[in-house]
Amino acid sequence: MSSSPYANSAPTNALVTPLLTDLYQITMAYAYWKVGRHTEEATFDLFFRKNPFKGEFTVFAGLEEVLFFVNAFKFTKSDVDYIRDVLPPSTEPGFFDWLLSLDCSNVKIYALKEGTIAFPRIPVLRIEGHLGITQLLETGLLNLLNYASLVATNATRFIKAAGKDKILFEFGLRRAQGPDGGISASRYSYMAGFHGTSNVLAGKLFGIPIKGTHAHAFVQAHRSLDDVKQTMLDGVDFKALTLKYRAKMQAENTNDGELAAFISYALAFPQAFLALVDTYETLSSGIPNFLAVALALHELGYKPNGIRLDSGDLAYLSKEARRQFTEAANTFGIPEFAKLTIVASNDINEAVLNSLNEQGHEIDSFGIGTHLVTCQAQPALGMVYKLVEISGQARIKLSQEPSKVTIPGRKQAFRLVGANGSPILDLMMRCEEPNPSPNHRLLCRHAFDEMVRAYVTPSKVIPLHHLVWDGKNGGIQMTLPSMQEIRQYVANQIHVMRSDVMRPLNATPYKVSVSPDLYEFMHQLWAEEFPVRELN
Ligand SMILES: Nc1ncnc2c1ncn2[C@@H]1O[C@H](COP(=O)(O)OP(=O)(O)OP(=O)(O)O)[C@@H](O)[C@H]1O
Ligand SMILES: O=P(O)(O)OC[C@H]1O[C@H](OP(=O)(O)OP(=O)(O)O)[C@H](O)[C@@H]1O
Ligand SMILES: O=C(O)c1cccnc1
Ligand SMILES: [Mg+2]
Repeated sequence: MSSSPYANSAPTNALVTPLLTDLYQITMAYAYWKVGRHTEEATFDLFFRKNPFKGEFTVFAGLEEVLFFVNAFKFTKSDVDYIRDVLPPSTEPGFFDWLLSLDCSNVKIYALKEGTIAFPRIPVLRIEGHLGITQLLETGLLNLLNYASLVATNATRFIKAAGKDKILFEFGLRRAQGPDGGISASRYSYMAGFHGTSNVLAGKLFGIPIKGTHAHAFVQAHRSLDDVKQTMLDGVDFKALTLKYRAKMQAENTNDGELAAFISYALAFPQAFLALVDTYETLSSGIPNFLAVALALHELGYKPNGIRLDSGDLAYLSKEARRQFTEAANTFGIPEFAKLTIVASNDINEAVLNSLNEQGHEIDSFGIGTHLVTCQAQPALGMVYKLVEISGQARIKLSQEPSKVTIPGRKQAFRLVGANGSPILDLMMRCEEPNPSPNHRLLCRHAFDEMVRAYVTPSKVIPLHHLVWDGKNGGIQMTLPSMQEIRQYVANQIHVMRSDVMRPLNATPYKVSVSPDLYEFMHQLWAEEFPVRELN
């Protein structure tokens, strides 16, 4: 394994260790070990049954962290000492020696590429290896993938709702579910297409552009114009210049403390001046104060950036702001002032974005926190981990509800693409079956509904599962894509997916099918395992 460039790669979050698991994984592992079954070959599928947010797609995210988790998977002596303490005294000592020796060298993982638009029941991961270790991986894998995929999906929905050419920043760290929730939200929303984050650590760790404005506290901290202690910019008295423009605009009644704050901020960042204008009164104070400073900056050759609105009717205020900008552009003969940036924030969710679009607005950019990072619309994605084969024998999990029946055996999946370049459906097949090839007609069946089936002649066949981890053969089996590559991959797929599948409300379900061979195989096993009742 030492030849891999990822030989020493470990999860970003140091809490992600073999002990970050549920107790039952360890008790099951002991029970397997005790009867010598821990080295039997097992296959697990990791998948979800339902797309989140009442939508019909999911963005698969978190794979890189999964690979680092698997790569670094090793119980420490102190982990094992702890497990020894909490398991019953009758636990045989050999189990602890086995735990100490355990790693993922006997494991293989097949996965969707990170960023793949994924659909229910298609395994996002297929995990193969000894039963003991593959069982022990369950909780960690689910933990790393569930939230990552949920928040990435959420982010794509916000981007869609904001509309074309809007710039979206993730501002949620302060409201996130702890440090990992915050970091993951920044990372995976950028992966899904956000343009940046306010989260500085996420910027450092993942190369995400970091962005920010300033807070209300900064405005409140300035009580009067006297709070600007140093007023010179490029040898000019900047405060006096700003006051000259305020007078020219006949806006002398604006809040002086607010103006002082804007002057201070402009002195600190003359090249990137953006002001939060809603602390006192947006239209009669915040925006005129901003414009006075912006005009002074312009006179000195700087290009002011714009404003942020953080309360009130964002549609109305943005239009009024644009009107004042345009008026200033005309009055002072500076056409580019009409295009000053308007950022909006304040509890923005998909519904607010849709409503703003309906009303018409002049917002260029959104700062989105709480609803994005907490996934308030749906706080969890129900990915599951199910055993599908043991010692070469396929296993099935039955349920009263057909959609919860697992699809047994080792399977691979393909995306069948139509002549127009848009995916038609995903097809699951048994691994033993030959891969489908382009321009050959295939029968594709619904997994549970006998009458639902269709012939498909794909123009292109995209294999969805790739060997990403082979513990016996160097570990990580790929050059991990960069964040930019994954972002581009997400964008490309969104572009080619049918729009009725991607629409936010009442979308058309994308078809996930099984081959006739897999259908027969599954239903035969179902019949074998399901007892025939005696009715008297
Ligand atoms: N034009 C609009 N259409 C639809 N929703 C809007 C519009 N403008 C703002 N919103 C949303 O309405 C909500 C307003 O929140 P809230 O009632 O807390 O008002 P506020 O402006 O923050 O008030 P306050 O100034 O008292 O803090 C936010 O979720 C905001 O995103
Ligand atoms: O509303 P969200 O979508 O969660 O976006 C983040 C919010 O966090 C900030 O508010 P906060 O009141 O914490 O600080 P502020 O003084 O900078 O407004 C910011 O002004 C946004 O309103
Ligand atoms: O930079 C901002 O404006 C910002 C950052 C985090 C949260 N709210 C606002
Ligand atoms: Mg706020």
